[in-house]
Parts: sequence; C-alpha cells; structure tokens
Amino acid sequence: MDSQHPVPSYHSGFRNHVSSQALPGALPEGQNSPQRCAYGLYAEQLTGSAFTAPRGHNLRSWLYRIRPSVVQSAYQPLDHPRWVTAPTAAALADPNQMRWDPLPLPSEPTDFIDGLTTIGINGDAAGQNGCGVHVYACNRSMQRFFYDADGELLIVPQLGGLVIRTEMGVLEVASGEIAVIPRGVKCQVRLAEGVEAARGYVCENYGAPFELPGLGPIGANGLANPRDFLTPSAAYEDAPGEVELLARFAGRLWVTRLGHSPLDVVAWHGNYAPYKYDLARFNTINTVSFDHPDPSIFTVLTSPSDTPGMANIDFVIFPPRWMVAEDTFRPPYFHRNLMSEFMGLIHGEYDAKAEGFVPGGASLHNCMSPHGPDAETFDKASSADLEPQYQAATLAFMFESRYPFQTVPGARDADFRQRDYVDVWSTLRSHFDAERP
Ligand SMILES: O=C(O)Cc1cc(O)ccc1O
Ligand SMILES: [Fe+2]
Repeated sequence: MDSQHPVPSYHSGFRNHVSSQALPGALPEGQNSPQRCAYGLYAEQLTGSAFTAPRGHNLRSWLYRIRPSVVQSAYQPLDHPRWVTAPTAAALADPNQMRWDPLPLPSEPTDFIDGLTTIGINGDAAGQNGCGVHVYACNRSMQRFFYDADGELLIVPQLGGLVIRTEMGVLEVASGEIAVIPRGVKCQVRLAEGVEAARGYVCENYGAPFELPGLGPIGANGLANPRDFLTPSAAYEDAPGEVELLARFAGRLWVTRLGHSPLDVVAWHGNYAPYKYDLARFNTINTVSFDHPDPSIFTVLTSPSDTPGMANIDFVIFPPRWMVAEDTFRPPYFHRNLMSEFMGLIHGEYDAKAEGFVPGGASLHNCMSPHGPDAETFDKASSADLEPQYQAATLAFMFESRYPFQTVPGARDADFRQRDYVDVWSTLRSHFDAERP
C-alpha cells in the first residue's frame, strides 16, 4: 500500500463473507489456522460479535498479518478533552432545540483525531448502547494510527474527501459518501490529494453494528441496495519505523507504540470489515399521491436496540428528489417525536429551514421537543403552486435515536452555537377564524 497514492479496489455487497489477498496464496485454503501460514504470516481473528451470536449477527474476520497485533508497547492514557463518551455527569439532557454553525476549520496543524469535537452523547458505551455524535475539522493527514474499542465509526464527510487506510484495505470517501469503520479496526484518516481542510460528522455507535433496514411492503429492492456498499480489498504496508497507535477505550484515549505500521494485513477473509457507500446510490421512495411520509422511508442504515422497531440509531438521509404531492404541505410537518433527532447538512439547503441551517452545521431536537418548518418555510409552502418540483441542491441527514442526546459543555458553550435558534418559530401566528371553515 503506497501511503501517498493508494489505489483502492473494492468488493461489492453489504457485509458479505469476503476473501481478499494482496499476494497470491496468502489466504489459507479450507482452514483458518494452518500450522505455518504462507509468506511467514501470523493468523489473527478479529471478532465484532460474541462467538455465540446468532449466525445472522455473527461477525468475525481472519487477518493474516506480518506481525500479530500484540507486538506493541503498554498503553498510556492521552488527553482529549473535546472527545466525550457516555455516560458522564458533565453532559446534560436538555429539551431546548439547539442549532450550531459549522465547526470552524483549524488554523493550527490538526489531524482527524485532534479535530474531533463531541456535540452530544447518549446511552452507555460500556453497556454497548447509545452513541457519541461528533463533528470533525482537520487540515493534516494522520501520521498516527487509531482504533475505537468503544464503538463503530460512521463517518460523514461534508467538506473535503478522505482516504481512510485500514487494516483491511483503503477507502476513498468523498463528500456525499459515507464510511463505516467497525469497532476495533485499525485505521489512519488522511486528506485526499489536493484537499487542504476537511470537515464532517461522526456517529460513534456504541451499540449493535449498523445493518440494512428491513423493507417490509417496499419489497426486495430499494432504499440502499446491498451491492452499492463497497468493502476494500486487502492492501498492506511492510513499513518499519516508530509509530503511535491510538485506542479509544472506555471513554478515554490511549496510546501504544509500535516499531512498524499496524496496516500490515496481507490477506483477510470474513464478514467484519469496513465499507463505504455513495449516498447518490440511494433509491429514494416517497409519495406519488398526497401527504408527507415519515422520514423512516429515508433510512440508509439502522443500529437496532433490544426493542424491535426502536433503533439505537437510524442513519437517515434527505437526498435530492422529486416533490409531487398534491394538496399537501410539502416540507416536513410540525411534530413532537419519541425519538431524538440530530441533523447535519452535507450540501445545499434543507426543505424545513429557509435560513440558518447551513452545510457543516447541525441541529438537535430531543425527545418530545416540538420542531418543524421555520416561519418563512411555513408561509411559502402554505401558498406554493404545487407543480412537480425537483429538489436538486440538498443532502441532509439525521442520526435518530431512541435515547435523548445529552449535549456536552463544549457544544453548549461553543461560540458556533446559535443561541437564538428557537426564535425561528416565534413569528408563527394564529390564523384561526371560527367563522371561516
Ligand atoms: O426535519 C426534521 O425534523 C426531520 C424530519 C423530516 C421529515 O420529513 C419528517 C419528520 C422529521 O422529523
Ligand atoms: Fe424532526
């Protein structure tokens, strides 16, 4: 794997059992642990579920690497005050609707890990439920390496493409695409060629790994189709030299030192691996008659909780689409939901907000906190001509959770928080006239 110019290649399909080797014959045939592996490699299993998880949820891969992962120094704790993990007493569940401008781009040299800033958390990482919602802004490629024992990382680039080098191969991820790095998989996040600064969102999923939602009456096809998910082919580097491997474990950052690159997996097989997905491939389904369907029709991935139908986290997008609904208030309706909603905007405009929700920004509407279109959007949509209309310039998303998000002090007190957000609804007035049905 050439660190400057990686040429990624991919296997198509969602969570398939993949066999991938960067050298011929590196994967043992018909068994996992031969007495001696080809090329003098070490065999190492990485599990993403308990050994005894039901077959449909059983996740593991076998890695054939130059040195086993145990060849590393003792872990030492490292400070990272802006990265917060649930639970912590400092985080507050707050019913106030909140909104943020984009996280400012750094002026100091900042890599992806330095640039992570937590907005909200819920659940309990040690209990394997809930998530951390972070934004990142960085201007340097990571020289160090990293894995997250607390959760899986769903990375949503907003500005600037990333090259995510992992133990299992390389993912190139542009704005408009997403990447998922499973719990424990070692990686290094670099800026794509020509990119000077990158910004985006991360959902650190402490719970069940993301899976495709059931389609019910939609049928066998639609929404995010399995073959559009791409898992990297094996790629390795045999690179000696002192490096740092960071580990997120139990809400703290740790560092261990190695005398070689940890991206030394020559071959692997299994169903526990990183993947990427281009959101433009989403097959959007919506009304062709009337009314505004609930946004669950836009679910890309879901992390189930132990109550069927109540997600630990749903990842939902609002992609470019036709609006054709007749006699309908077309933007999102006013609502109060059981589920808590964190939203971000990748590009364009969001149809519920005329102003203030900008690409790179974020909003939070917690359990039962009322929200919906701002006053300007309501006025326009109530009298708009209901021609078919193509909403081209838009790509918003939502991390929706059954657990209310608790905002962390760094996000509540941030300069980039819009403290007057609630006023976007203040001019909605009564149109009630008991004499006029
Ligand atoms: O903007 C939101 O709050 C998200 C959202 C969108 C929608 O189309 C319907 C309900 C909903 O919560
Ligand atoms: Fe909502």
